[in-house]
Amino acid sequence: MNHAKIPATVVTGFLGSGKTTLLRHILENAGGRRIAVIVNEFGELGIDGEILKACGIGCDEDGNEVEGQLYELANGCLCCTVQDEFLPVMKQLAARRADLDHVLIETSGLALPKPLVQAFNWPEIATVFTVDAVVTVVDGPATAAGQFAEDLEAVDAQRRADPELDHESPLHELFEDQLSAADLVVLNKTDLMDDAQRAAAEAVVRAELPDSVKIVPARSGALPVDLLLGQRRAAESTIHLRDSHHDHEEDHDHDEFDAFVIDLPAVDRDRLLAALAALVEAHAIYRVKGFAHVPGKPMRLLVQGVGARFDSHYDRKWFATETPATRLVFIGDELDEAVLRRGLQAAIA
Ligand SMILES: Nc1nc2c(ncn2[C@@H]2O[C@H](COP(=O)(O)OP(=O)(O)OP(=O)(O)O)[C@@H](O)[C@H]2O)c(=O)[nH]1
Repeated sequence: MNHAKIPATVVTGFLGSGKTTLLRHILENAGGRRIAVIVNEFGELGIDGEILKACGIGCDEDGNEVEGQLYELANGCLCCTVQDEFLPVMKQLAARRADLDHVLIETSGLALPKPLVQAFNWPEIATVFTVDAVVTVVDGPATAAGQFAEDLEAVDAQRRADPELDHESPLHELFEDQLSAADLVVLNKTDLMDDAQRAAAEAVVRAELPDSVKIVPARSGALPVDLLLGQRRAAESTIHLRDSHHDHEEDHDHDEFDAFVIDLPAVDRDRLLAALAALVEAHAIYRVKGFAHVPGKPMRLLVQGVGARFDSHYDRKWFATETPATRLVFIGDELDEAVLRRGLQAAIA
């Protein structure tokens, strides 16, 4: 019997940086490894799980669930629900250890990786699993454009006046926390950067990291799987040495961000994309993702928005058991659901 610990890789990074895309790349190139996947999302819709299922992960081609492959922890932030959500799944996986070679965990884009990695020191988990590495995926173009810059102007006056409070913007704090926990950083979306932008993004990231942590550029997370899954860092044993803005808090403050789902009837694709572009222009929307029902199309339209950039394509047929519908998750800062809903009316077919 093999008693070696099973490696787990924690994939973290801000909303839309490319975590699910990287997971997909790993799973499609797993080379026979038996990998269990845990995905966690902020917001009540399991879109990442849906995307992976459309690639045959966690379900068969008719949409029936394949047990034990994909665990979705939606509706929360894994770092704040470690005990209630994460531990039970890890116990289930521990019971199946003979069938597993690796565990792949995608945190939500708003999660702090440190509490999750620390949970690997709990006795029930520590004897079975080890954290091979924390892989932090960074959106290269957004970083080069200064989206995660420390921006004191953006911090309100009360925050600045109160010496007890951190004086950094919530986005910058998250960026720092996700990087300080990293064993490996993937500088993603190289196809959207020229050399100068890439150098600028790399310099911003490097400033947050010790020299020992490598930054590897990638397009769609397409890096050798042996590199991504073979770091052997046992990160749980050194995580206490890595700085975090939230070490002394019970929770980090999700009130800084709003997330909700908007349901719509069938929509016109072009009008939907135009309406979304207008909303992103006018509001602090960081992420939009979901599926749309376009009349006359047998397939669902996958809609992905990161900042002002939108991708959409038909990813699979609606199953006979599903009623085609349009459901979109919005995540951002100070969003008013009613206003966004009104802005989407023009998209209704
Ligand atoms: N051009 C380009 N697009 C990318 C790349 N990697 C990912 N994307 C796109 O970026 C969008 C977000 O990618 P995801 O993999 O869903 O990002 P994520 O980090 O899992 O997002 P959240 O789970 O919402 O935090 C999708 O439209 C991807 O197709 C890349 O290297 N280049």
